[in-house]
Amino acid sequence: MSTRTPLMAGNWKMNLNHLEAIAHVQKLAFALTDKDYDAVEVAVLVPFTDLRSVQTLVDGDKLKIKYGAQDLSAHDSGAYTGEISGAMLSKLKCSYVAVGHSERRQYHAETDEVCNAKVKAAFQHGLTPILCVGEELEVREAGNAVAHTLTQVEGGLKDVPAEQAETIVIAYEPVWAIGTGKVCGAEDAQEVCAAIRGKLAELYSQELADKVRIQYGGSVKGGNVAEIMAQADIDGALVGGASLDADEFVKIIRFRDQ
Ligand SMILES: O=C(CO)COP(=O)(O)O
Repeated sequence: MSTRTPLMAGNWKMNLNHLEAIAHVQKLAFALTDKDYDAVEVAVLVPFTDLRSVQTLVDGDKLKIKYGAQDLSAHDSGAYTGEISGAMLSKLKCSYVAVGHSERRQYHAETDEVCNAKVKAAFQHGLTPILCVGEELEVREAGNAVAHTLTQVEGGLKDVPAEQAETIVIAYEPVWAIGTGKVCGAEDAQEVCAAIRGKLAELYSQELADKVRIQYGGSVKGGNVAEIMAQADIDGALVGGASLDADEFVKIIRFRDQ
């Protein structure tokens, strides 16, 4: 039996302003019980402009919901207009930060080298990176989904020491399944997630690989989460669209009841 606590994280993407963020987190907090938090870790990855509001709410009401950002700068400070540093996120008591989401790779040309620098910056500031990896449709159709994804894992973790790597979260998000309603078959997702764990064992050790949480992301909903979570190497979900609906996200968190 795996001792990994499932992590259900909502990636809000560029949705919900700071007022809407408060209402949404309050709704989640109202629905979730200690039983939920005992079974699953719950996190929301929110726009930068929402972080202070979410922090105030979580601190003030002692909520057990974790929160974090969707990106960070690879740099610590300086002349990087528009960027947000890991130090700034950690000052806001963020727990998590997504790194290398496919939308960052696609629209902001983030390479594995950039993702690697961001993973290191996150660790340096005490944040847990959620390293996002996954193939485009052409790559899957060419039969290269596993090889492509493992290259991203290896690139993202280059020169990251074991004591940091053992706390990373990896999110396998096949690009063609994101926001499309096309969920990756649970067995196909398991195949890639098992290969990711195998790569971690090769890069570090089996013991380390067994500790790392690997999420699946891509059109996860209340109706398909149970099948995904039944896979041996899938330890949670990174949820986009469905996390914007508090009732649906609660269903995902309660995947055992679905
Ligand atoms: O990109 C995702 C989460 O990071 C997945 O998005 P959807 O759940 O909307 O497909």
